[in-house]
Amino acid sequence: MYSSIIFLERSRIFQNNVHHSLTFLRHMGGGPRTFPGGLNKWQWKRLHEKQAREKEKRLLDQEKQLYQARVRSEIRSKIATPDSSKHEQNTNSPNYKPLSPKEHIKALADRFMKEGAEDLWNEADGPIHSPSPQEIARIESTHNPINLRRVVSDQNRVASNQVSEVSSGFSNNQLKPRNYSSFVNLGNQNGLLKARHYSVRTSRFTYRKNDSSSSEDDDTDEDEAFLMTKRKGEDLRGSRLSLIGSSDAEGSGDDDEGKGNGKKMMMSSAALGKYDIKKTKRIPLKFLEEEDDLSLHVQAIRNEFHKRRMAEKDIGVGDDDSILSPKRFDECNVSPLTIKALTLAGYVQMTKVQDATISACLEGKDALVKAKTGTGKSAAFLLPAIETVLKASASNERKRVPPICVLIVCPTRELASQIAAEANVLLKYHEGIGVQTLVGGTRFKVDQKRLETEPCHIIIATPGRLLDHIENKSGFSARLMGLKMLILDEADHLLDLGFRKDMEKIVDCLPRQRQSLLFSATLPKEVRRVSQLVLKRDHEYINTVGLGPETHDKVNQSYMIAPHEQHFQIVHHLLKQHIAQTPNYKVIVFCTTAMMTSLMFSLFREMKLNVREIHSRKPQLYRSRVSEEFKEAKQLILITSDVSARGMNYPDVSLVIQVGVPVDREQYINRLGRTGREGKGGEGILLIAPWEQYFLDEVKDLPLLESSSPHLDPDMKVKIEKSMEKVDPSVKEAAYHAWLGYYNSVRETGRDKTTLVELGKGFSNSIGLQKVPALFRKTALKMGLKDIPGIRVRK
Ligand SMILES: Nc1ncnc2c1ncn2[C@@H]1O[C@H](COP(=O)(O)OP(=O)(O)OP(=O)(O)O)[C@@H](O)[C@H]1O
Repeated sequence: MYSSIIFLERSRIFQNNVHHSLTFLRHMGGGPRTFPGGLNKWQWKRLHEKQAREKEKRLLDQEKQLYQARVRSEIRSKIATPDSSKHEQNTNSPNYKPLSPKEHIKALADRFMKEGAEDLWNEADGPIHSPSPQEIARIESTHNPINLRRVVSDQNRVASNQVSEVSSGFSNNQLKPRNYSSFVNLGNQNGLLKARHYSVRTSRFTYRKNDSSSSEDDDTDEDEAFLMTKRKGEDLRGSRLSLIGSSDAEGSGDDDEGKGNGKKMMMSSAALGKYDIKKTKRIPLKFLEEEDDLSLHVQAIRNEFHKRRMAEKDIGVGDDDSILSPKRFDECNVSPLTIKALTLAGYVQMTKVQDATISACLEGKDALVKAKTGTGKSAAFLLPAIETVLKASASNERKRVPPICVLIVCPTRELASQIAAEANVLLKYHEGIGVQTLVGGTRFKVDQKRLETEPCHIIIATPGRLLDHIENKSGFSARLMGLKMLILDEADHLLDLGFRKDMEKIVDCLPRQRQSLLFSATLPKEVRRVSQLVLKRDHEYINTVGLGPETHDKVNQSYMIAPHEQHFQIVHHLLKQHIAQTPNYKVIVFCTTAMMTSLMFSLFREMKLNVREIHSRKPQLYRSRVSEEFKEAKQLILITSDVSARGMNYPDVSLVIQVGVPVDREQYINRLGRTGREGKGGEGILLIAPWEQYFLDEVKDLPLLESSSPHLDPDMKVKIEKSMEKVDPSVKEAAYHAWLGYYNSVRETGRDKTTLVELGKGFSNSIGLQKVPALFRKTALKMGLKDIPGIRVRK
């Protein structure tokens, strides 16, 4: 059908051209030697050529205008029409295939039979892109339509200011855009072309021309008028192209709309053929050229549309407390087997972050996603990951060793296991898709054997072990060459200085043709910048946190300031109090380092509290066992270091206590995020020493309330001291070293070494050490503490 349209079109233009050429030759041959206006034959020839060029340009301009009008009316009608089902049906139909920019430009080039017609369609016209049904639905859901009229009139104001310098004879209103009513999609044959009916309303233009006192209210009314026109346009389905207004008569003769799309294209051309005359009647061309109104308007609408989308993503979908979106999983484009697994796992509705990201991820775009802790980011990236595997598996069926399709990198071993477990839940009904983890603390050889013998489409890895495999096993690197998707969970942490080098090396070994998704609850500015290492330039930034705090409203946050030596007793007091008030208590206490964690655990175990510990100094098997236990547990206290700060999904944690300053604001937020998950309530307490107060500045925008230090029972103080005496001295010494190392590395405290060593001495005393433990010479040198008074160096 498309080729027959082009053929008819070409033959029509060919006939015209032949006719023109013959006339011209007649003129050049035996015709008169002088031409009207006293022009000689060359001047006459050049005049004709110029006119022909101008006409072609006008035709193309007109085509552009109609196209832009279609985009505008499509956006306009979809924004404001609550009943969009007709459009949805069209665009969702299996035959629906919008013209790509290239196809559209080629169609134009063909139409005008002119090589290089693409050049006339310049960059400023932007990509030819109609909003997808998802975009339209998203806009509708805001109930806050863009005031297109205002955008256009704002744009006009700018344009008219420019034009008024050229012409004082035209008012601003004359430069307001003509209203173009909606197009009607008549379906699509062979998926190549959609015949469209355009209805161009010029009467409104005339009205505005006369009404110099148009107001914002007027604008709104006009939007409604547009909608009505749109509906009319739909009712006119199948009617001929008509230019309503002064000059639609030229379309006559093409009113045989029932004869198929090819005929309609002819009609459209015929109508356009005369359009330059009509346009001249309404606005002199020279002003049109200076004004270039439609492209400016369309650009302005696009900009506004884009801004709204971004703002919408910023505030999240809706602003109520619930983390769930109204959209269900079965409404998004994922495999029915995955939906079945989701239903079995109790996931029916998407969370807001899932709603905001899944469609973009499924479209194959790179994305940087920021969403609060515990709002379902894992499923938001796992679902697109599974779809990617399904798509790739079809083409990899015959390969002996199938490539690894998806690589998920996360900072801790526990998190890798947790993501793998969730992936397996979602893959329950997808047989043959393998998920493997590559994490430290396990035997390298075991990993290797597993990789060779078991299916592995998705790898979930921590950076160190992953790099080991990449650098030491060429077979592994080769399998990564088929990678389709890279996901970084806790992306800000992975791109932080600690991991960045490893991440750079890893990314260097991955194919460039891949989709990359970065997820995090916190994204400091510098990390956003570094994210360019991984993401394509045109990636989507999806922020469901918005401009408010990155923490949950339902989590009460407070801070307490007390001397270091009181910290153990205060934590004990807080735990006891919480246990008394919360029958199903589940508490996480974060300490600054692994050895501090070990010390606090040892002390509270001595004091018969129901405690467990997780930190990097524990064997992996132990860590995994405790992690699983804490997931299932009620009435348990987990003393931990930052290995549990990010991503770990321990359900129903009722209280998070942070003892000592966290490394940064992001770590504070992520630690706090272990409570108040899935939209539930929770409580967070930060306990710091007076000299750690500088940290409060970093979190001053978060709703942290000061809480006074509790009254401490002197008897309890004695009990704690007694329990502390029973703790292994080596644990205490290691805790002191770790304490010194940690605060030495904190920028704010590490600068003044003398004060730091003084404070360290106080800490050493508070944990019952008679003498400040000595440092290895090498360590003291490295820390810059060797000659600081109060530091003991081992002989
Ligand atoms: N659509 C859903 N419906 C119900 N529960 C869900 C849904 N999506 C995720 N969850 C649950 O929400 C909890 C938190 O999910 P997840 O661990 O993915 O959060 P997160 O945003 O990655 O958190 P963090 O920032 O701490 O890593 C999990 O228990 C998960 O099972």
